[in-house]
This record gives sequence, C-alpha cells and structure tokens, in this order.
Amino acid sequence: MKPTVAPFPSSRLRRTRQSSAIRALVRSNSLSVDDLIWPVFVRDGKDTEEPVPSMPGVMRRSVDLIAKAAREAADLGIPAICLFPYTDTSLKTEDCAEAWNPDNLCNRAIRAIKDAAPEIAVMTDVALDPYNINGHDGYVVDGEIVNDATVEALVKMALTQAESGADIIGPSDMMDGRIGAIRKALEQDGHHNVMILSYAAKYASSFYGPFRDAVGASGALSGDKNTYQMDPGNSDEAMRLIERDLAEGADMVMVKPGMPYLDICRRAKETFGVPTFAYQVSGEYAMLQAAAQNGWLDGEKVMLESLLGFKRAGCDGILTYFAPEAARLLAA
Ligand SMILES: NCc1[nH]cc(CCC(=O)O)c1CC(=O)O
Repeated sequence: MKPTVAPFPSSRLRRTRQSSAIRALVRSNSLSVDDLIWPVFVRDGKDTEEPVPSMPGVMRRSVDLIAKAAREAADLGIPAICLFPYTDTSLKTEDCAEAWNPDNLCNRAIRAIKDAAPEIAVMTDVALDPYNINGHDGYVVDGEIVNDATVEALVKMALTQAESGADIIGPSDMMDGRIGAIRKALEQDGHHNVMILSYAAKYASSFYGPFRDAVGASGALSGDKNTYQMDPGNSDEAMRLIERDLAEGADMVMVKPGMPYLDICRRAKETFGVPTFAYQVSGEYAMLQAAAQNGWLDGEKVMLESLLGFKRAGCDGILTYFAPEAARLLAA
C-alpha cells in the first residue's frame, strides 16, 4: 500500500499527534497482557529461590515456589508460563535419560502448576541440553551432533511432558524432522489437543549467554551450536524452516532471538499468517536491565517499547522475562 499524502499545508501529519487522546485513537498496534509468555527457571529443593546473577530480577525457584509464581502470573492475567529446569550436574549423562523421567523437575513443576493455577497454559522446552553432560541440544557421537537418534529422545521427552499436563510443547533443539515425529507420537498417545510451538527460526546467537548460566549449561557446553542453530546472516532459510515445521504439524512458530531479528518476524507473519511469537532472550533482557540499573535508560519505558516493537513487527505474542513486570505496568 502506497501512502497518500496531500501537499502541505493540506496535510499536516502532526495533526494526529496533537494529544494523548488522538494518539491513542490512531495507534495501530498495542501491547496487552494477553501477548505475554513468561519463561521461568526451576530448581530442586523446597521453599528455595536464588537469583541468576547475569539476569538481574530473575530467580531460579523450587517447584513449590514455581507453583506460587504461576498463581501470581495467572492472577495478573498472563496466559502462559514456560518452564526451564536447572538440572543438578549429577543428573547430566551422555544418554540424557533424565529428560524423559516422569518425575524430573520440569514434569513435577507442570503438575504443581496445574494444581495451583489450572487456567494458565504451561509450555515446556524440548531439547537435551539441560540433561546432556556436554551441554548440547542433541546427542554427540564422535564430535558430531547426531540428528535422528536425538529426535527419538526428544519424542520420549515431549510425551512425558504431555502426560504431565503440558499444554504447549516447545521444541527448541533445531533437529530436522522433530516436529513431525513429536506430532505423530502425540496423536498416537491421544494427546490431540497438545499444541506445538516450534522454535522454527532459532539462530546460533550470542544473546543466549545468561540463559546458559541460568540453567547451568555454560560450563558443560563444549564448542558451539552452529551445526544446528541458524546462521544469523540468513533470512530465506528461516522461511523454509517455518514452512517445513508447519507442514509437519506445528500450530505456532517462533523467531529467536527477538530484537535483532524483527525483520524475520515481519517476514514470517506476512508469508504464513500463522500465530507467530518472538523470544526476547536472556541477553536482550540482561542488556536492558544493565543499562537501566546504571541509570542510562529508563527501564520501564524501554521494556514496554521493546515489547510493543514485537507487536508492530507482526508478532502475536512475546516470550519475555519481563512478563510479570510488564503485566503490572499494563494494569496500572
Ligand atoms: N535449548 C536450549 C534453549 N532454550 C532456550 C534458550 C535460550 C533462551 C534465552 O537466552 O533466554 C536455549 C539456549 C540455547 O539454545 O543455547
């Protein structure tokens, strides 16, 4: 669409910016609590929480406190919460068997949240990195991250999450064929309504650093994730990945990270028109918080502005560590 602009002074584009009421009237995009998914970190213990040093304001919480946090999030109107386990090193192995233990941290947290806050949707992460002795999302055989054997493990992992009550399965591993394999297994086991939000366009990004600290994977990770996560220079490839994941049965798709990849969000939404999400990742959160803590930026304002940017780029929602704070500000 080509904008029509009458010659000055017939057209004065400042007319529609003259007051807060008029600006509200003509505003095209807005942010609401309905747009938020809150990622949280789960640890073992009881009544225990500890701060994540590289993510000021973010906690690792024991299962009982995760349930309490989910209750608070539901009361704020946040529609979904996403679980990431901080797994004890003693449970990390080469075969990653803890990933499909029905009583692992993530699965216990799903059940506790379903008890405490049945109305909030629970999303899970499907990837082997929290359970892998070498920190990779897939099995490593002779230095190679092997695809097909990893997919079999991911299917087992996704099934125990669905059995524990997860509403949305979030494969973040970037293996080929995992969406189709997980969808088939979910259907076979009667989980017809379990949704898949595919991390379809996930880039090999340096913005994940603080997250890897938060889940205790930084020390374990050997090498990089460049043979499975996407090259940051590519855009057409993101469209192929999204199309492929939709064809395999994904209900919703994600672009990750968020702020440096808004062009991909816009292109994905325009190309496919499906529910599209962005993940404002740990490094994006950390940089905004760090600048705010130094007094260099107005923390609340840049938070809301950054989240609105995702809506303008075409996203239906955002995974953000700011979710509870944003929800409180939006309600005020
Ligand atoms: N499967 C791992 C996973 N799931 C979500 C994130 C990153 C989230 C963030 O940085 O906030 C990562 C990190 C990675 O791929 O190394």
